[in-house]
Amino acid sequence: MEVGAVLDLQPCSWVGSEAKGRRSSGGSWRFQDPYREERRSSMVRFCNRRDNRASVRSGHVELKVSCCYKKHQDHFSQRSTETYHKSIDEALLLKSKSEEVLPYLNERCIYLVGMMGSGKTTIGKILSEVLRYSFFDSDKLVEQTVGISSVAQIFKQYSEAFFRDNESEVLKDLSSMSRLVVATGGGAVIRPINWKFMKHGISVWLDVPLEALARRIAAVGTDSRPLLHYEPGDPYSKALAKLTSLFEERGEAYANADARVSLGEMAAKKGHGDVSTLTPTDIAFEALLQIENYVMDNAYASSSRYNFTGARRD
Ligand SMILES: Nc1ncnc2c1ncn2[C@@H]1O[C@H](COP(=O)(O)OP(=O)(O)OP(=O)(O)O)[C@@H](O)[C@H]1O
Ligand SMILES: O=C(O)C1=C[C@@H](O)[C@@H](O)[C@H](O)C1
Repeated sequence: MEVGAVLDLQPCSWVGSEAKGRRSSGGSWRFQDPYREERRSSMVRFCNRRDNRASVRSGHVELKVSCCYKKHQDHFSQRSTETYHKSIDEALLLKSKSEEVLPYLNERCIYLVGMMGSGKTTIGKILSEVLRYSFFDSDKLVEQTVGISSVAQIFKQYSEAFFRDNESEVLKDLSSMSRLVVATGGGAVIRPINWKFMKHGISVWLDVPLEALARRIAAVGTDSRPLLHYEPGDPYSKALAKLTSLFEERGEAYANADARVSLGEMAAKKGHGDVSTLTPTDIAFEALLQIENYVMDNAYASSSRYNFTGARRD
């Protein structure tokens, strides 16, 4: 391996349990680690970084990881016992993969992009737990900045443009921070300036078939999703119609992401097309794999810019 690659692949030092941050210029939200207390009280502690690899194999940590899964399992409480046990294995694999990927992140933030309902929050929280990153939802930060507790209400009271301006401000503030997983708003990708901010970290597109998105959204209702709320028809059909037209406008923008997690392809690899059988743990694992591919490709690309003495070729 050439010098550039070696340098790129050096693990960064662990800098403590909270990410670095600063106040937003408006001062209306401040950086905090919303999961700090939860993590402290939770059994899910992957505290001693040096011991992690060994501890994954120990029964002691296995118990901790199973607790980790149980917490996320709440989203999908109908899981059978059989699936639960399978998922303990999945959770261990996830933990192990996160340990492999973490050193190469160099503390960079992870930005999850994707359509409404694609799982940015669900998967983002799992990733933040296993990576010991803090989790932020940019929609929530906009709500805090504006002082209105619902995106739908911000759209109604002000306008979509006003919401988008605030969203860009939030992404700008986040771009100076490290060790965050950020669930971005579904439309954050449409403004090129937002990509400039997200390029400070690693962006991951959760690419979910529109029919699956429409099913999820119809199940929870469209009240909190202003772009879907005023469409006529039954919840599934109106969600699908609007998602289809939004995706036509945005598909290319999502494809700007550094890594893509395609649920359609994941399900196809399992020999069927049913994405509803993919657990959040499966999806989080795939996200880590795709992030790993991205960072490795980058390390390789930058190593090929150096010769064996470490000098740049160009
Ligand atoms: N893998 C999955 N399988 C089934 N349902 C899921 C999955 N991931 C998330 N969901 C469900 O889909 C809905 C949307 O998920 P989530 O809030 O994580 O998406 P989001 O991308 O953050 O959405 P938004 O951008 O609209 O805030 C939730 O009800 C969640 O429980
Ligand atoms: O897809 C979109 O444009 C949006 C998605 C939500 O996350 C919110 O950011 C808002 O409802 C707009």
